[in-house]
Amino acid sequence: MRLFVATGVFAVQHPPPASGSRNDGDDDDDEPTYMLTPTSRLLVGSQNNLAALTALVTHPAMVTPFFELGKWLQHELPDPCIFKRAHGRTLWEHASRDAAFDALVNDGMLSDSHFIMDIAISECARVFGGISSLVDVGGGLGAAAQAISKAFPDVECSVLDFDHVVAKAPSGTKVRYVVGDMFESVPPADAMFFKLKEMFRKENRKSDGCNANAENPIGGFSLSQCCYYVVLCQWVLHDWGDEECTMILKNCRKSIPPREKGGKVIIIDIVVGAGSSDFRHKEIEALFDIYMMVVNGKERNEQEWKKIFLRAGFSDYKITPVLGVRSIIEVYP
Ligand SMILES: C[S@@+](CC[C@H](N)C(=O)[O-])C[C@H]1O[C@@H](n2cnc3c(N)ncnc32)[C@H](O)[C@@H]1O
Repeated sequence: MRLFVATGVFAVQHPPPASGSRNDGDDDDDEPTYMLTPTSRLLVGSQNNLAALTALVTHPAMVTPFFELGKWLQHELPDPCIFKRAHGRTLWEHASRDAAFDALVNDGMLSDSHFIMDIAISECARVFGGISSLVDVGGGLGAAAQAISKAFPDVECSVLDFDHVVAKAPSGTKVRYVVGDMFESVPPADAMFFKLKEMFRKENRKSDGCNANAENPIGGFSLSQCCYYVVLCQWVLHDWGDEECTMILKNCRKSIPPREKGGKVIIIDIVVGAGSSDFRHKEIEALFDIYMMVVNGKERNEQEWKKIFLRAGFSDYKITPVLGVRSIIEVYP
């Protein structure tokens, strides 16, 4: 357990370690540089610290289910969710009924998202460039949406989550919070697009209204580039089994236009086997898989992801393994 917490929580480090640090020496120079652990990441007050995430993963409610793991592995038990066996309800049911635990979950996720989104945006800006509107599904308190909104002020960002989470969302930001259930529907990410198109029709009548020019850029992108309707699923799908992921992704697909009109789903999650072949990387993937198994989810390799993308009606995907053990997956209708 101690090993898991140590490796699982501190799986990503940014900026890359200075030369002479513990990661030097045996790694391929070309491998991604995000690896284990500066303890400063635990210190409250240090920028983007992971103290809140550490408090979550070491909380007794999260640790207790692991005591069932041995039994669970030896016998086929009726309920596959070990967290539910230990607490009588799933992680999300538990969070909805216990305000203190809910705060722990939301703050933990917030700290992780602040941390990872800075890296995602700086390492992979092209994934977010040109987007006109985005819905962050299961977005929690909205750290990912806020980071995107700050880096790309023209993107209209919304967060979809349960009412008890949205009730605690920060006010006074540009991000819109929507109460809903991702198993029922995902709101379409298109409001901003129509607003922009209308604006261009008025301001740029000389052209066909579909191309920005030097005087009329939108966030540095032409309107034809700026028509991406995007759904983001950050650190969400690995909480769920294949059937549930397929349902969520089907709802995401319904809320976006076809690929040629800029529709895509951006998933930030682990792709087992993508990225570094360093043994520490493999170890973290395996440990996360066990952790997710305890709360009823799993980590997936490329083939397992592909299977659920195809089942949910998507036709293509692109994996960019830039976030330590996590990858950015763009999935196209
Ligand atoms: C692991 S957290 C990830 C939060 C956020 N994406 C992040 O990375 O910080 C999963 C989120 O999904 C939300 N969630 C779980 N089931 C949901 C559902 N059926 N509909 C909407 N949100 C849900 C939870 O409330 C929680 O905020």
